[in-house]
Parts: sequence; structure tokens; C-alpha cells
Amino acid sequence: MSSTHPSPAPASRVLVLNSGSSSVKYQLLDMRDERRLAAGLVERIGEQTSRLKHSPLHSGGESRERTGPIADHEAALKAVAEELAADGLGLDSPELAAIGHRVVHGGKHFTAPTVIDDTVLAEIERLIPVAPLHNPANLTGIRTARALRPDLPQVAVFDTAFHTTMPEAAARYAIDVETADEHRIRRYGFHGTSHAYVSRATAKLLGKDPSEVNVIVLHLGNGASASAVRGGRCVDTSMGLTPLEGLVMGTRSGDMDPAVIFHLMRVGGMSADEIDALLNKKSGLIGLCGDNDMREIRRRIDEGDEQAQLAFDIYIHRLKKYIGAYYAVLGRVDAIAFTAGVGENAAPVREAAVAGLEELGLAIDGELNAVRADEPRLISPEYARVAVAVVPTDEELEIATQTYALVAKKS
Ligand SMILES: Nc1ncnc2c1ncn2[C@@H]1O[C@H](COP(=O)(O)OP(=O)(O)O)[C@@H](O)[C@H]1O
Ligand SMILES: CC(=O)OP(=O)(O)O
Ligand SMILES: [Mg+2]
Repeated sequence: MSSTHPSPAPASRVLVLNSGSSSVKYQLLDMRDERRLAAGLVERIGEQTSRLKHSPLHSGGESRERTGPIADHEAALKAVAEELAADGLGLDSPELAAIGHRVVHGGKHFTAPTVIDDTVLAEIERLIPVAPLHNPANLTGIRTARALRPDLPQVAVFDTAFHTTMPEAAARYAIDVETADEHRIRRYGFHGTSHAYVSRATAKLLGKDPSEVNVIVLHLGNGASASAVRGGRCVDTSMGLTPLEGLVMGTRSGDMDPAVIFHLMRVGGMSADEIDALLNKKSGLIGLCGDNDMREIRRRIDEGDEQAQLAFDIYIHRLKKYIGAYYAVLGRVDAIAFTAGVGENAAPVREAAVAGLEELGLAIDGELNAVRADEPRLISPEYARVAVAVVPTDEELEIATQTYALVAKKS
């Protein structure tokens, strides 16, 4: 042991937890240089076949996997804490400055990252009915992390925050004002952390300041949403009161005539809960063709499967409608950015979404579109008036950055 005691470096690590309905994604970052020290994923929580994959990035060691039942989000987080501890990166480390949590629904109230106290927890809980798949998991993540490190700041970074700049004309539904206000019914929008990160990264790719560019961001993951961003501020987005509205998603219907619901109740004899499950879990791509993974759908199309082709066509048709709609909302578009699992990886989706839009100044270069890379890149030909870009999202880095900025400011 050394006899001198240099003063300890200020804590600079942030653990980010992104708790989904049946999964937890996590990353531990050192915010001095934004280096990722560890990352991982727990999948299929609550099933017999749960899986935890942990990558100790700081040491360059092999990824480790645990399989077997993980009953709930609390057990999942405890398993994550054990994996981190096994790498010498445990939650008891004095170098940990804060834990940042993705919280999907923040309502109208939360417009910025927020240090979590009992009042904030109560508000996230109150919003469960409008994010039933997401907010309960986020809450369990927060409560478990708090129990493990009660002394540490826990920060909530809300999916809805970036969208709070939307004008009323975009955020309000055309329903009776009193009823809407009583029940706080309006468009909140989601995936905001991703839309914010990607719109900024797109401006950077164009060599411009975010305030100078208008971007349509297409976040196409399992959940999917589009947004219109003018000069760095969101002016419209496709998800609404809940993450069900808008694009066709892996398991969610997106837009449809709301009267479908009354019809299913009155004529189909279904309950509200049954219809909720139908539209959120058994619709979208999986409802249309039995698969929600775009890789599998493309494989089936290549084999001539007509059902998979129709599901793909419906997905693309909707996407195109939103590109057109947001083009009109923005008036001038500088770039369209594709992001998230499908947007970053599925070249045929990008090609089909932009096909036929040459009159709008949109085109894709087939060779550039086929390139696989982890970096933001342009896939439009030089002559095109509107840049088309593939911009990998990094919600975890964005959450860590916002979390660290908040706790560094307070300390
Ligand atoms: N190589 C690929 N080609 C086409 N689609 C892909 C590829 N890799 C991932 N995907 C799609 O991305 C989806 C997951 O996206 P992701 O952004 O990770 O979603 P989420 O965060 O909602 O879980 C998968 O369901 C799959 O449809
Ligand atoms: C809000 C939402 O849809 O999130 P995810 O895509 O993670 O399900
Ligand atoms: Mg996602």
C-alpha cells in the first residue's frame, strides 16, 4: 500500500438503465471521455428462457451470458449489479456519480432531465395508464437502483421531454377541449432522447449548427416513430398520448380509425383490455405476417412469401405518408435521417421509403445505401436537394450526458 494518499478523482461514471417491458439495456460510461466501460442486455424477463448478456468493454474481455429464468425487473437489475461487481465495476464504487434512467412517459410536466425524489416517483407512477408497457418497468428500475445505492443521485431522462416544444396545433387532438383537458389528452410523443440525439448528429454530419437545419427523423426500432425537427426543436411527432399512434411497428398497429375500437367492442364483444393487447402486442408487422423482425420478413420476401410482402408494403406506405406529411409541416427539409434497429440496418426499407419521391428532391444512391457502417453517413447522391442519412442512435450516451450534466452542475 502506498503511504501517500492522493485526493480521489471526482466521481465521473454514470450507469444508464433503459428498462423496457421485458428487457433491460444498460451501459456504464466514464464521462471524462465518454468511454463505455461495460454494456449489456437482459432479455425475456419473466419467462423461463431469460438471458443476460454482459460485455466488459473496459478490459476488452469476452462477453458473458447467463440463461435461465429471471423473474422480474428487480431480479434482472440485481443480476446486472452482480455482473458489474464481478468486473470490479460494482455499484458500490465511489467513482459512480449517478444512475441515469430512461423514463418513457413524463407527461407535460417534465421538460428536462430531473433528479428523482418521492414526488417525481409519484408522478411517473400516476402516468402508468398512458404508458402501461413502459413506465412500470422504469419505476422498478429506479426503485431497485435506489435501494442498492440510496446515497446516489438517480436521474430520470424522459422520452417525452424533447417533444414539449411542439406547438399546440400539432399537440392537440380535435376533440372536445374540456374532456381533453380533464384527462390530459394530447400528443406527448416518445423516443425523444433518440430524436434529439439523431437530429443533432445529422446537423453535424452536414457540417451545420442544429439551429440551421430542418430534419425528418425516422426512428425505426421495434417501436417506431417519426419527428419533424425545425432548427433543433421538435415541431411534430407521430406517437401520441401513448406510444401506439403513428407508424406501423413490430407489434403495434400505429394509426387507424378510432372507430375500429368501438366496433370491436360492440360487434366483436371484446373488452378494452383485450383490444389494448390486440393493438399493442398482436398487431403491426407481427399481426400482419406473424413476424416482427425485419430480417425475417426480408428473408421471407426473398423466398416469394406474399404475406410478408404485403406486411412490408403496408409498413412502407405508412412511412412514406409521414415523410410527405412532415415535409409539408416543415416547408423546407434539409435531411431525412434513418435510425434504430430497422433504420440503421435495413437498406431495402430505406430504399422503398424514398422511392418515387424525386420530385421532393429525395433520392438514394444504391451503392452508398448498401454500405454497412457504425458511423453516421450520407446515402443520397450529390445532386439530391435533400440529404438522406443513416445516423446510428445512442440513447444511452445521450442519457448519460444529460445525467452527468445535471449532477455535475449540482455538486
Ligand atoms: N440487420 C438487420 N436488418 C433488418 N432489420 C434489423 C436488423 N437488425 C435489427 N433489425 C430490426 O431492428 C429491430 C430492433 O430494433 P431496436 O432499435 O433495437 O428496437 P428496440 O430498442 O425497440 O428494442 C428488430 O426487431 C429488427 O426488426
Ligand atoms: C416508447 C417506445 O415505443 O419505446 P420502445 O421502442 O423502446 O418500445
Ligand atoms: Mg429502442
